[in-house]
Parts: sequence; structure tokens; C-alpha cells
Amino acid sequence: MKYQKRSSEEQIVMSISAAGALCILPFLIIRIYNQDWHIALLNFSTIAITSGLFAYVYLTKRTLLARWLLSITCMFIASGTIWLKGPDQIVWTYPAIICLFFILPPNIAALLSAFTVTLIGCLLFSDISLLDNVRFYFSSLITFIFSYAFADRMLYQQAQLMILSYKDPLTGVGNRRAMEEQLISTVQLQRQRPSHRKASLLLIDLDEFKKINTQQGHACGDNILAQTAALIEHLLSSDQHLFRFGGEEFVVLANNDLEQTINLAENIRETINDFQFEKGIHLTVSIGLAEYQFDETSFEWLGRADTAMHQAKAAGRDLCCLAAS
Ligand SMILES: Nc1nc2c(ncn2[C@@H]2O[C@H](COP(=O)(O)OP(=O)(O)OP(=O)(O)O)[C@@H](O)[C@H]2O)c(=O)[nH]1
Repeated sequence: MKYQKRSSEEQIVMSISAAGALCILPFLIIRIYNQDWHIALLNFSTIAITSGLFAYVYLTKRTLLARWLLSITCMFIASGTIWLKGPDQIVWTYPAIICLFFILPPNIAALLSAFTVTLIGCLLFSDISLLDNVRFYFSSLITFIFSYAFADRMLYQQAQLMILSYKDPLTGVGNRRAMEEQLISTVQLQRQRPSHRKASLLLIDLDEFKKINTQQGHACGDNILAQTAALIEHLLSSDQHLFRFGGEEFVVLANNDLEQTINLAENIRETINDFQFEKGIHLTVSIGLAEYQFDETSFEWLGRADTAMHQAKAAGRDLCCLAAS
């Protein structure tokens, strides 16, 4: 069977649904045994809903509707149980709050859990002492604050990790992973809509870069790479994206017609040639340029740009070469 990779959202919804159904099952059996039909019906409905949501996410990989339904189920199973069985079921409030923060964005979870706590508070108000009321609100508030802080922190760290995983740490431009994903989506778009505006690739290789490392040191080489990336990035429009392909090679993905991309390549070559780097270092680049051809893969497209770049090297460097069709 083919292994299906699941997003973290799918995993969270599926595990909470499965855990919910499995944890409630023993209670359902006890309720049926005790002929406690109202709560048995509530437990049965919860198991049916959570199992259904598990199957829905498993089969469709969609989570938006499932997350909302699961949150509403969490809220109502907690308040329903307390309403039917009385104050000794109060403990179900805390897992319900934590669950909401796992499933929904922190601000929405905060609103829904405040609603749930208020609802349960109203149901319990006249059944428990004033001190127990205060205890309930305080313990719910503490659970709420910890869950909010944890969920908010997780969200922030997730966003930071996402940025880091697509960024080259030395130059700050997109890394190879970012480039590959962008290339794949560009190829998909070009295949689906051949009439869509053209896309071209520039493969930019720094000439005789090894000499800089050998003569001036690796740290100086690093600075030159970062400066080169900044110089190129400065020349790009919003339709053109720079990535570090690896080592001293960069790629520009340009969603322009060929003429514009040829101008861009010449502009990059001249700008770097004219620039005075630190310690009086002078640098040139060789550029291979390839326009996307219908139905080729991203690998083939990049391969043609690479061949053109090597032709530029072979022809004496500091040149732009257009790939053969
Ligand atoms: N400082 C520094 N050097 C790097 C980095 N990545 C790759 N290099 C160096 O880049 C150099 C690339 O050398 P080569 O592939 O032989 O090419 P070249 O000297 O540029 O010569 P041509 O490409 O033929 O013009 C190697 O010396 C690598 O060590 C890096 O992140 N920092």
C-alpha cells in the first residue's frame, strides 16, 4: 500500500478524534450497563461524530470543517455531561479547553473556551458553593492561560521554522528547497495553461571563485557570495525570484518573456563586472538562460540552463548564453 504523508493538522484532528472515541467507549458501556440512557445517548453521539470525523479526514485529507465540528463536539460533550450528571463531572472542562487550543488558532480557541467555561459556570452556579464556583473559574482561567501561551508559542515557532527551512543562511535568499518547490509549481502552471506568460531560468555561476577562497580566505569568499546575492536581488522585479542553488551558483526564476529575461541576464553580468568588492576584488559571472519549453520537467529545464552556463564558461566566462530549444 502506498504510504500517505499527512500534514500535522490532519494528524492532530485524527488523533484527537480517535482518542476521544476510544476514551468515551468504556463510559458508554458503563452507562448502558447502568441503563443511564440520556448520557449513554450523548456518549454514543460523541463516538459516532468523532469516528466520522476521523474517517472524513483520513479519506479526504481536509481538516477545516473537521476542526470546527470537533471543537463544537468538545464543547458540548463537556457541558452536556456536566448538565446531565452534575458538578462531579466538572473535570471534563479542562481537557475540553486544552483540546480547543490544539485544534483551532489561539484567538478563536480563546473565544470558544471562554464561552464554554461561562456556559458550564452558569449550569453549575446554583448547584455548588460560592467557594467551589471561585475554584472552578480560577482553575479554568489557569488552564486557559497556559494553553493560550503554549499554542501561541507553538504557532510562532512553526512560522519561524518555515521561514528558516526555505532560506539560505549565508545570503538570506531562497535556498535549494525553495527553488525546487517554486520550479515545480511554475512547471505545473505552464503545463496546465500553455498560453500563460512565459517563464525563464537564469543559472548564474561565479567565475574562478576558488581563487578568491584560496587567496583571500574562506570568510572573504562568504562575504563576496552574500554581496553578490544582494547585488542580483537589487536588480529583480516582483516577478523574478533569486535562489542559491548551491556553492557559488545562483538561480533566477523569471516570469517574463524571453527578451526581458535576456536583458536581465546582461544587466546582472554587467553589474557584477562593474562592482568593486572588498579588498579590491573583481568578479565576473557566467550565465546560462533557458526559457521553459512545453512539457519538459523542472529537472530537464534546469539541465538546459546548466548546459548553457557551461557553454558560457567554455567560451571564455563573463558571458550569457541562451540554451538550445
Ligand atoms: N567561501 C565559500 N566558498 C564556497 C562556498 N560554497 C562553495 N564554495 C567554493 O566555491 C568554489 C567553487 O569552485 P569551482 O566549482 O572549482 O569553480 P570556480 O573556481 O568558480 O571556477 P569556474 O566555475 O570554472 O569558473 C570551491 O572552492 C568551493 O569551496 C561557500 O559557501 N563559501
